[in-house]
Amino acid sequence: MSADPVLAVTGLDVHYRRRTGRLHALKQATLTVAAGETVGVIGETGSGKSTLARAVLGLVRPSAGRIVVAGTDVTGFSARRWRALRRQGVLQYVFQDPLRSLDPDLTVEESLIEPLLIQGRSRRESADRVRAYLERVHLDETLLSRLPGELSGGQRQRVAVARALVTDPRLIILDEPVSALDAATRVRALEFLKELRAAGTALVFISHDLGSVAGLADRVAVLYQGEIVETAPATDVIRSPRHAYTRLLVSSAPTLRSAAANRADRAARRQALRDLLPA
Ligand SMILES: Nc1ncnc2c1ncn2[C@@H]1O[C@H](COP(=O)(O)OP(=O)(O)OP(=O)(O)O)[C@@H](O)[C@H]1O
Repeated sequence: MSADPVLAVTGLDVHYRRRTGRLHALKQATLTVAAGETVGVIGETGSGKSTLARAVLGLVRPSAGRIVVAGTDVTGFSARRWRALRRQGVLQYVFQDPLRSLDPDLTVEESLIEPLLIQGRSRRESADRVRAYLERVHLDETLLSRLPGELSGGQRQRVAVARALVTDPRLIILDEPVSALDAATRVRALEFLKELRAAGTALVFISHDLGSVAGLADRVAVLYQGEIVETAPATDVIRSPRHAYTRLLVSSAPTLRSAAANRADRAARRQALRDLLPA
């Protein structure tokens, strides 16, 4: 594993132009992700989570700050250079329900080969690599000709894992991979994340729900009104949240704490709410 971070975001500002004026959606955001590390970015709706992800993926242009991906300063990249970087497969993006990210009209083989062809590999090399990956995720080659609709939930999950990993990305960004899902799908999505994590790829996942990231993340970054107000190991954020907003998040996710702490939680929640409200 390299000692260099796979992602270093420093002092990032993003503004959106709106009819009603400019919106300062991300304010001096700083976040570092080490190789193989799993970082959860949490915050309520509109706090700037997707904006941070979009900036890291080159989909919105920051007005200030610096973004370094796997040692390359991408801050001033043109659209063409971003496309070339995405083609290298260093960065992968999984949007919402990871198990539905497979195109229903593509066979398993086509789904897995596509990112490799985009990387510029030959058909032959891509096909060989897909077979090697199938072994890694314990999927049988006979599944290659099937459509996603012809797979079990568990098989779909493993195909989605293989598709995310097949280009050997250094960093995968996942937008709300678990929180929007029903209970059964959520269990599978969590397994999906665990498998990605076990493969040693750095993960950044975005969630509005601290409960769904706490058990998976090495560190948690808390976004509040466009600012990262706290970044700490997940256990520290839960046991001793420093920012009033984080205290509110922790106390609104009672499953994170013991039942005995519930009453104290309610009191902490009331206090955290008071701290956040203008005097
Ligand atoms: N393209 C855009 N143009 C103008 N404003 C935008 C645009 N995209 C997002 N915003 C605004 O920027 C702020 C941050 O939005 P963002 O999508 O990053 O939040 P989020 O934390 O991901 O929210 P959610 O959990 O609801 O997806 C919000 O106030 C949103 O309305």
